[in-house]
Amino acid sequence: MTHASAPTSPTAAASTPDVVPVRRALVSVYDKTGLTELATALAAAGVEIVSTGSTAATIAAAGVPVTGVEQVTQFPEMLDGRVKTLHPRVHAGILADRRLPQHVATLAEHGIDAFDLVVVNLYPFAATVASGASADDCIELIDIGGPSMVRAAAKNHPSVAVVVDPASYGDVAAAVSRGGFSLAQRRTLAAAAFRHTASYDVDVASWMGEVVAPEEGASFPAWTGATWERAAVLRYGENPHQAAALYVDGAAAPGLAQAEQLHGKEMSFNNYVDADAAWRAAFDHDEPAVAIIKHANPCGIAIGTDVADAHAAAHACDPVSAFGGVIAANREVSAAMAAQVAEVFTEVILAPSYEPEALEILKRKKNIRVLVVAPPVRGGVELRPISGGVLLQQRDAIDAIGGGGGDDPASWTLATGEAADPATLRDLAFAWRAVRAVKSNAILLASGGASVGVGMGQVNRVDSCRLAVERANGLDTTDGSASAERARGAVAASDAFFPFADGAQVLIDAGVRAIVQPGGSVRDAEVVAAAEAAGVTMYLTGARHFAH
Ligand SMILES: NC(=O)c1ncn([C@@H]2O[C@H](COP(=O)(O)O)[C@@H](O)[C@H]2O)c1NC=O
Repeated sequence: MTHASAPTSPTAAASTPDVVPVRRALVSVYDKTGLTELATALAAAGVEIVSTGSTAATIAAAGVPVTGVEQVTQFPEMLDGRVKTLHPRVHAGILADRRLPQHVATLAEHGIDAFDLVVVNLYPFAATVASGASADDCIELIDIGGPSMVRAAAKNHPSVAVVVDPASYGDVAAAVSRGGFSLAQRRTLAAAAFRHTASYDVDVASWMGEVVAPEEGASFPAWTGATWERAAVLRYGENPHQAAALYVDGAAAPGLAQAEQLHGKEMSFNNYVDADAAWRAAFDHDEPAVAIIKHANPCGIAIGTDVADAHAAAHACDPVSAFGGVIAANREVSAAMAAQVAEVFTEVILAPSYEPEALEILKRKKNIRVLVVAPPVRGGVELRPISGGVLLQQRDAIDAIGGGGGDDPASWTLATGEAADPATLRDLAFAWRAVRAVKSNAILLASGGASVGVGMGQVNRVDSCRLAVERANGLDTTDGSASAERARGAVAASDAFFPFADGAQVLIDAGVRAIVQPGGSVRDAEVVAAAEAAGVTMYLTGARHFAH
């Protein structure tokens, strides 16, 4: 197959000038921030400014000479501003490759003056959508002329400089006063310009697919896009031989990637992964809650009357593993909690805020990273890359997703045993929420609003049960030696049903007094019978909480 009309480059022999002097600029901006200062600087350097409607009016009002674009095109702005700059006198002036004599001759033949600088920022489409404006109003804010000029100037960066960000106006003034932009600067500006129009088009395409033309019956769009900007180059990735960087999604609600770091060394790749798990775990609870995470799993998680109380209980679950952990609190960190945290080597602490005294205490520890993070958005969609693609799913938050069963014990079914008293039911409800922060197969034993044993990430459920019991019983929380027997009298939560009675039996034999699990196994009757035989209360939630 041939592509007969694909243009070939006529520039093979042309050399690209390094500095291109700026004699004529096209300025068309929605956001007028810094415009007057920019225009003043351009005019002072003898640059002719051509400009559109209200941009020209703003420049003129500042007493700076400006030529209206309609004088250039000899056409009035028309169709409510849909056509202002879309004209050969504008676009040939931007696109002529000044390295080529034939392009220069063509401009001369048609009496068109070239532009050396294009300054454009676009209609605020995403902000208009976010404001809840009508579809017609959103459509009107899809900028057409702006991206056309930006792309044209970016393509023609050997001859033209393009600026899309008011934050760069200072650099423009400096470059113009030095005689023009260097080729390296023009290339950098062009790359930024294409990023700008690309992310603008992702916003438009997403909205078109999801709002204007959604596919009937489809719960996920036919196409999805996002753009990420590099926020930090990390020291290394999961291991020292892997390079890594942090990117932020400018369109997403602020989260961990936008955290404010108040203290400590730079975050590592693994710090981010663990902090994300900690954040999700802590904010799955309505009461003051603290999660201590190691390798993306909680080694302690608790609720309490306040965060100090919750932290003490979470730490007591597994003080050995808590060493070097990542701690998240779902409330402001108090001085009392900070004092406790300062006693233990901790990689990262994250919270919505810190009491000033708490911050002082934490800042005395050289190695701890202290982050302020906005509370997570409940619900929404999460992405998981796989080779060659990406999986999308609704985030696991049964209360946010809705639909029967789940977090509220009132919706559970008592499968066997006596109905739990209020304190036991509170523990079961806590354990049920906490277990979904544990990687599958997950078993979490709890007592008094705190985990006392966690079995995580095993490839069969019976091993997770054994691990949870071992963790609960194998540690004395005061000296770390003798058996603490904490499984006896605790409650247990299982993130998914017991496929056989064996796992439940391990918990029952260890003395748990109540178990909450989804139910739904073909062998539910055997599992319930094992609990019944031991007089253990068992609730079925009807919902599963795998976390892989
Ligand atoms: N239609 C056009 O020819 C056109 N040319 C430039 N614009 C945009 O109009 C805005 C500036 O207009 P004004 O100077 O009137 O405020 C800029 O955001 C620019 O991207 C246009 N507007 C929309 O497409």
